Amino acid sequence: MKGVLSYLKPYRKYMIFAWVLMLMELAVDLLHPLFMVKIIDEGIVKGDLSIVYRWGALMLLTSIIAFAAGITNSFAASHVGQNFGYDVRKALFKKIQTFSFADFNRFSSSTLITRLTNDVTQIQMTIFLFLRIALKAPLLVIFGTLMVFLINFRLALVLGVTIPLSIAFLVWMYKKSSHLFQIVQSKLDRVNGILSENLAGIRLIKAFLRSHFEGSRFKKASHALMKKTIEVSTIVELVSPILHFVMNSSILVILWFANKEILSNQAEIGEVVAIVNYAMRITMSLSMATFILMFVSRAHASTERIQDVLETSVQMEEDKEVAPFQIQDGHICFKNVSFRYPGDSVTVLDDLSFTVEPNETIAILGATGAGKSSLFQLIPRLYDVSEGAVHIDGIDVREMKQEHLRNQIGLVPQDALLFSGTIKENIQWGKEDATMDEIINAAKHAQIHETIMKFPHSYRTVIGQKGVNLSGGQKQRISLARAFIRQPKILLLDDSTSALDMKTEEKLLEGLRSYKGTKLLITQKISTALKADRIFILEDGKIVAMGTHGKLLRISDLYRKIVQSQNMRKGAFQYVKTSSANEN
Ligand SMILES: Nc1ncnc2c1ncn2[C@@H]1O[C@H](COP(=O)(O)OP(=O)(O)OP(=O)(O)O)[C@@H](O)[C@H]1O
Repeated sequence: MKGVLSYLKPYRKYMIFAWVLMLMELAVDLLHPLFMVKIIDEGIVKGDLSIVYRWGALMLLTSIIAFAAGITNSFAASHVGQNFGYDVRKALFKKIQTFSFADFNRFSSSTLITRLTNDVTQIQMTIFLFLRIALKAPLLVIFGTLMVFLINFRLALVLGVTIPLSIAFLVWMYKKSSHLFQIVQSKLDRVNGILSENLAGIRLIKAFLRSHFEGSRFKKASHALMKKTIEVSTIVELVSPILHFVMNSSILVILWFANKEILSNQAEIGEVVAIVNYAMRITMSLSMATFILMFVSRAHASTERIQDVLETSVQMEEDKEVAPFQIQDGHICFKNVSFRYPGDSVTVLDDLSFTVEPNETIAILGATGAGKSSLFQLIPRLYDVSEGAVHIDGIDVREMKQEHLRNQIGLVPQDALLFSGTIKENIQWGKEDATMDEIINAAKHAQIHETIMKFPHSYRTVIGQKGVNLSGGQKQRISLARAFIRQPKILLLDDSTSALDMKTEEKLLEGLRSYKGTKLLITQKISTALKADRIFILEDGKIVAMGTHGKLLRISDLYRKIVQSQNMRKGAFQYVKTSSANEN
């Protein structure tokens, strides 16, 4: 078995069991018309009631057996389907965890959610159908036709023409709908994408009064999904009535010929009843096959989509044999580093070379889009450099195990993302086995302990999804505490104090000075940068100046301009404050 279907391997025994039960049902279906021939031709026509009772009782007994086999088959099929779905979802989730940032650029979160839920369910349902009825339908068509030929070769010729015609029609439907189902699933991705964006940004949408705009975006995507679904359903739904028409017409033709054969004593009534009965069962099976093929073609599309995720070769390979690496000093060195996002031709970082000494604090200043966050992402190797190398304690980060590297770096991203759960759990997220003392200590370093203690449930306060019930500054400080709790040798703060008031920020930065580790902080504020040992100025992906505040004032026009503009703003702010105080 290949790809996604290999996840069925552990359930082979159950599948064989289900198929055996299904074959029992099939045998009963095929035997019943023969029993009817006996009852009619040898019992009713000849007036022998004992034959009617005997074969009638056998029919009843086999029906009970088929009923029991059907129910047991359902349980087995459901067991296989559910377990298969569970295993595939687990494998998908595990695979997604290994994705690099570049892989996430390829698959949006909405498509991953659809693949993990809807696509897996499609295959799961098809597996159930396959074990329950899918094989029974074609087998009934084949063996039913064979039986008809054995009973009366001449009458069977009619079915010999119509059945291949119907099968050809089904194959056409399968080919046509298979491609359309791929499109339907991608339209579903789009609907899910808009929906998740809307749910995540509902407050912003309301604040900007964009509900109407978002509503029409959703309506458009939903409409496209409905249109494609109707298109594919039309093809599928057309098949069943056409099949019934063809097969019922062939039954009429059989009855017309049978009438002549009975009159000329070339056929018995029971034989004709049995042939009509087989023809009806074959019609039912063909129409069931339409339904099954619809599921199969949809599952085929889903299988490809899941396979796509499972077979994604993770962009960032690492040597599995690497020995554990312990950051001793926290010395960082960028050697002629250039960086482009995977699949993008724009150079975001251009030939950067610098070193950061152990325990040093570096502030990175630069306009928006200058490449500050991109620079940060290269240190814990969230992306690989395009050229050059990043070394920590003299070792290229590409030679370290990602797990070891990332475990020892505390990255506080620009967006303070929190998870639903308590404050304690959110801080502990940085270090699973952290004690309560460690949690409190980290919160104190992040200047959030006192605020937490004012909450009615202190550390047990439940945070809503993405921290909706907290202020921006509170969220930032909890996410800082989450990084501090690891006591990392390298701390990367990406504009993580922007939402704090001056006093709290000052206290936090003061606390950072005594922190044992190398600290890099991205900031837009000179007041924050002044707390660092050195300042790097990044412009269009290049470091245009670096040094202490005093040195930069001497050598960098850009730095002087930034300082001047921020002092002017401060001056204007002070003017407003003074004048309003005077007015009072
Ligand atoms: N995932 C990505 N794929 C492609 N390009 C990206 C990606 N993330 C950022 N960029 C581009 O890289 C450049 C640098 O972005 P980066 O986020 O590093 O800037 P920044 O200096 O941190 O900006 P800001 O201060 O606004 O956060 C920008 O031109 C941006 O468009």
